[in-house]
Amino acid sequence: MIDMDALKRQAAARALEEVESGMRLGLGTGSTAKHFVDLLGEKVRAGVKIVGVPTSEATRAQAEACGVPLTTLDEIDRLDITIDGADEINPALDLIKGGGGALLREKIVASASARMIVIADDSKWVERLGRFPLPIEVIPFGLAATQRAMGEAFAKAGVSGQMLLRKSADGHVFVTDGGHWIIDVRLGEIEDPPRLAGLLSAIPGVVEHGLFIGLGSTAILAGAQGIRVIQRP
Ligand SMILES: O=C[C@H](O)[C@H](O)[C@H](O)COP(=O)(O)O
Repeated sequence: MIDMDALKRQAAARALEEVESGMRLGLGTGSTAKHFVDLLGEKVRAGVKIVGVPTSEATRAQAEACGVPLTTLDEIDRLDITIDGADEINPALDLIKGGGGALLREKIVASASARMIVIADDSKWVERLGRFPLPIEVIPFGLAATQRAMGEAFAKAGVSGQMLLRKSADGHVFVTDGGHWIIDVRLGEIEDPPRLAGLLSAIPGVVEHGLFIGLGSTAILAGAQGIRVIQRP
């Protein structure tokens, strides 16, 4: 049986080869990014000088525990590389992200980076985005109006799906690091991800959505046959 966690760590280890002393790094969130932060901690302890900006409170806590020096986007303006996982990756290196609820900070940090390296096991590679439910971060105020507008956006983009308010394991509404809620929508195949991204971004109650368009520069995919490094076309 394939050890998915071992594959995630292999992808993280390959991404670590891109890190050089002096770099400013965006640190992603999730089970794959967690391996990267762990390995980065080892590199820091070996003397490599880097500074990181975490994309969630969970990553901040982990990075601090690993001894990775941290800063914020208020203190520095640009990052060299963000290394982060993804829920789906297509051949254009457009992504669905936010399965762990960190999409907003992840997108802010990736957008401030010269490069984004996406690390994943190769089950995340898809011809078309949309099998994974698209996370959409919303303001609790006026939720029904926001959902109506989201439904109109889906219709214009030629997709549809049930909108589910994300709950935590304890049954309470899941609240993001920014204090917002998440609506997950399984859309099937998204024919035109950039168009849907634009339509969702135009809705006032939508804080951010999990479509990452044009941000991924490189994907490092680990599978049973080895590692594939794919550059954005
Ligand atoms: O909000 C979470 C992030 O977008 C994660 O990077 C994404 O969900 C992938 O997570 P994992 O590496 O655990 O599959």
